[in-house]
Amino acid sequence: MTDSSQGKPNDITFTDVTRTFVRGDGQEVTAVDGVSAHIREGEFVCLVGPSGCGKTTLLQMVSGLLPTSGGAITVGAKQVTGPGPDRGVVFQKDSVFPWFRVIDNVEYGMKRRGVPAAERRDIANRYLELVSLSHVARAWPKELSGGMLKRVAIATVFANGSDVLLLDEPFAALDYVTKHQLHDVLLDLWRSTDAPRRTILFVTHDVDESLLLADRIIVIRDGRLVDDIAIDATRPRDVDTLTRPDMMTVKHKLLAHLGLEHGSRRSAAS
Ligand SMILES: Nc1ncnc2c1ncn2[C@@H]1O[C@H](COP(=O)(O)OP(=O)(O)OP(=O)(O)O)[C@@H](O)[C@H]1O
Repeated sequence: MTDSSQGKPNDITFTDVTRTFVRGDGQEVTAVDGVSAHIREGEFVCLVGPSGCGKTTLLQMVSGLLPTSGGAITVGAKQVTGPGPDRGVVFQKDSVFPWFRVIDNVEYGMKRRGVPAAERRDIANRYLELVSLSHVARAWPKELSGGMLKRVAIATVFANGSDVLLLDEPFAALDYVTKHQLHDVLLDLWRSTDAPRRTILFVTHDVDESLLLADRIIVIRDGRLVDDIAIDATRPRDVDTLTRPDMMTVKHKLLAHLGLEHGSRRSAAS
């Protein structure tokens, strides 16, 4: 993607974006409803909201895998009309090809783009080292743990050189410790690798995860953008950061958006 005076290579603009589906029973559902937002170059933005609020639909439209029903999404100066190498995606499941060795997975996107063999091998080795997986470069994915597979997926998406990284609950299935280790891996790569910094859109249900990772948290409810919260806490953040009064305030706000505000369960039960 080329630079232009209208947009930086890796900022994202949503302009009145809408997506409707027609369900099997013929009923129309509005999954995303008039979302407008600007994600700046290099920002780490978490999309948070209750199940079914439209987070994945929004991410898929940025990836170009799903067209919008209305409005527009631009990445840099270019309107999204389909998938492209400027956007890399990691899903919760199956981000690694089981029939390729680890190193061949990391190289795959570069190979498709015609990066010469020696260069792509160097890049793949560099990213495998950064995620502490050099020792399993020649292994098959089935020989790796779930956390290691996520490291491969992260190394792959960074090695591909995409300006924008779209991560859809990538760590949701992992245990607490592995999840926290992968936060560090992801943040280290995001902060330390090539300039300009990648722009990250990260979907999560996990309020603490969003507070630990994000520069900014966008809250979606019923397909609409209902809150947009800047997280100013300095990095690196850890569990103690989450106990700061300003972070607790944001946490309660997010929990309220998720329908878990004080007393809600008691009143729902009565
Ligand atoms: N292909 C589809 N056909 C019909 N309805 C769909 C389709 N994809 C999504 N939906 C509906 O759109 C709405 C938003 O779904 P989406 O998967 O984007 O939500 P989400 O916030 O990512 O949910 P979760 O957090 O549970 O993954 C839901 O009501 C869902 O049923």
